[in-house]
Amino acid sequence: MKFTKMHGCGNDYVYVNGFEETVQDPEKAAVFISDRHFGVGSDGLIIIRPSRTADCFMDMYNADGSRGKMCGNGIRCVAKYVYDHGMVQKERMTVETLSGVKTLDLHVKDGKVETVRVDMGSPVLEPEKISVRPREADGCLISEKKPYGRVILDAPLNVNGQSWPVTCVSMGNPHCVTRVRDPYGLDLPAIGPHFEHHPIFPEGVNTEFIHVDDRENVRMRVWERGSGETWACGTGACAVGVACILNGWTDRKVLVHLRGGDLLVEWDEEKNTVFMTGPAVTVFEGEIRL
Ligand SMILES: N[C@H](CCC[C@H](N)C(=O)O)C(=O)O
Repeated sequence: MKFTKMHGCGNDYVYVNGFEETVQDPEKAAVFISDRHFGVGSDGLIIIRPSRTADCFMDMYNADGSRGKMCGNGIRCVAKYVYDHGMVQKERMTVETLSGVKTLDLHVKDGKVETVRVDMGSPVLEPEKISVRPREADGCLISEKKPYGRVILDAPLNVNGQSWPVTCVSMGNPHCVTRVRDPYGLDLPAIGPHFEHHPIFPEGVNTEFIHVDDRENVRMRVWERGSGETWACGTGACAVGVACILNGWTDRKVLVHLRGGDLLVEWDEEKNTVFMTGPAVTVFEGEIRL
């Protein structure tokens, strides 16, 4: 099977051209390929498939083989892949995902895509719509915030015997944003799984540990469901932007600094849509026997 290794801010996936290749068992292939010791090494597998409603379809799998609905860093690389390979020759294109069709604007230099601006759609905040089941015992309270409705906003959540202030946002996949003193001082492999498998998130959750530097800059680390700590998470950066704006910590345009690079997040008030801009990079191409 031919593949291309690509990354967006160090969030790396193995990309397969599903217009040409057949992947028999994508879940199993994702586990093998993602292994950094016995496989190619990546945060997961993304198969680019034909779509009936958009220019192509992004079929995304985490490193543990679970299927993801949306991937902010992945979708920029998908756009770069189909543009650079001459499969879709448009600087504005659409990509179908399991959480809807997204529109992307490509910034091209010398015939190759360098950065992409993605319309990530509207954030969803109501707990019942994003599979968050808070119980009184967890101490996590739902509040009303005009004009946003019911939200979990900087509410204390008990995780592994400690109280963490959390804001819950879905960007097509579920996120839990928590503001901490020093994200880089945390033992993420120890604490991350307790968020991921917390009973208030029956479908698991991606968790962002953030520090607000000023009204335009936020630092974050992320623990992704199904993949562990990754160097960046595009949907996560968008969730962080939304959480910071909702809590009044930043302005509506935020530069999110992740381990592997920066993403610009803008929450357009009029259209209620989140725009994410960032790089897409090809690392190498190869062939592997499954
Ligand atoms: N890294 C991705 C998100 C993967 C999400 C996945 N871990 C899940 O929701 O199961 C991003 O750039 O948005």
